[in-house]
Amino acid sequence: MSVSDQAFVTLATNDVYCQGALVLGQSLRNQRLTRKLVVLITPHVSSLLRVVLSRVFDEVIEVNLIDSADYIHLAFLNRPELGVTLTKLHCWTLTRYSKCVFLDADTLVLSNIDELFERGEFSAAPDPGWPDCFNSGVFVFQPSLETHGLLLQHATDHGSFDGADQGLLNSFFSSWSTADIHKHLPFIYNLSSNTAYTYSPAFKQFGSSAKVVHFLGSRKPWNYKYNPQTGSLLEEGSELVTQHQASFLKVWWGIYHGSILPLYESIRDEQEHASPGRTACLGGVGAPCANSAPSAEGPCANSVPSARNLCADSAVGSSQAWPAEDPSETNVGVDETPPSPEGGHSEDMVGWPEIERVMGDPLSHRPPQLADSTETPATSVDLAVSISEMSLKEKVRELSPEEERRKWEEGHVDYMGQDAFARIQEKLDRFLQ
Ligand SMILES: O=c1ccn([C@@H]2O[C@H](COP(=O)(O)OP(=O)(O)O[C@H]3O[C@H](CO)[C@@H](O)[C@H](O)[C@H]3O)[C@@H](O)[C@H]2O)c(=O)[nH]1
Ligand SMILES: [Mn+2]
Repeated sequence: MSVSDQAFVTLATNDVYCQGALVLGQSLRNQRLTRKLVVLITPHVSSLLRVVLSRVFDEVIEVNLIDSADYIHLAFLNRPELGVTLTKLHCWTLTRYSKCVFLDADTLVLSNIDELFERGEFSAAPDPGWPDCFNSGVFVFQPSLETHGLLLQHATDHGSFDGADQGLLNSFFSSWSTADIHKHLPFIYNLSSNTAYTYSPAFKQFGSSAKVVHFLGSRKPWNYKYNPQTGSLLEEGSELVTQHQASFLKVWWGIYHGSILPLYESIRDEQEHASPGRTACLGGVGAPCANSAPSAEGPCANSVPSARNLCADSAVGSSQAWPAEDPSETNVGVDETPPSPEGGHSEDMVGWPEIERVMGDPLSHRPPQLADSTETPATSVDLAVSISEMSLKEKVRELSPEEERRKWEEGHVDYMGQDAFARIQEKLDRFLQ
């Protein structure tokens, strides 16, 4: 067993969860990383985020939501919410690794956790809500196509009692709670940030040994606002944020501000140097690799220097796809930003150009507007930065009727949203009236 064939793995199906994956990856790097870092993404992730991810992760691997076989597609047609779940199961296909630790993108590593590789499949920590079940945010597994197939088969045959991966994995690895205590990871490997305080004496006793914090639940770190000057959260002291939560959230934002934001900046700088005439298009950062075969060295030679290591990073494996995008088609562009109004002020939420003016910062770019690739419906992320407030906002881009129609025709159906049966019925009713 060698260390190089082991990896930490996470998943991000959109640009928003990518922000979590980036902080997680960086938090692992900050703790004497000895294993490979792998992130699974889906086609919805924008080309800019792919580049940023490739600076933190050793491998950025694209997997599809539902592409394995039709029987799965059919079985899941009525249960589209399981799409993301299926994607997590794809981690079992990473057979170039002999053992891996999966971590949700909303987890944060506080100290070295290499000892987890001494555990076998399937090891996980108890779920705080129902401790006879494990929480599927952190687990040790052994990649295997056979297990992957069995998991998908199990999903098809039995579905999942919670409609997602945790229910499915608990019913598949059903002996977890009784068979082998070594497979019970201590709670410090998956400490849920929002439930820690419900047993506060225990938190007081053991909380400081927490190794992995999990921001489980609907409110994620990127939904809070952070003051980069004071290192505090803007909601601190409110009922919603306990002291424990606040301390973990600050670590998350500290990494985001200190390490992830500078990555965006340096990618822009590199792009600007590489092709001064074309800096406007952030979406083009990943483009030079788009037309190259994943393993081919040649085409990368033509690419901008910043993209070269991107190609190198993504040179392993055939599952990695860089969607060919015409940079001119992306809707992310510096030029599109209206110039920041003269005379607005420092304490307000302001965009990137504003920081430059206020702080004399050499940055010459707008805040990253992390749009989805042209392929997708969906979410993009707006990062707003001022000297006293940073926040990430999720945006759903409305499609034009033509775009919607094109997506239908191409078979991209948004079963959950726009094309949900209820919405279609509404349209029919309106039409028939
Ligand atoms: O739109 C999404 C949603 C989820 N994820 C990934 O899937 C993980 C699980 O989703 P999350 O929002 O973190 O779920 P939790 O709030 O943690 O909820 C619980 O329930 C989930 C569904 O069973 C399990 O996956 C979690 O591990 C478990 O902690 C995320 O961390 C990401 O890695 C995406 O990439 N995109
Ligand atoms: Mn989670």
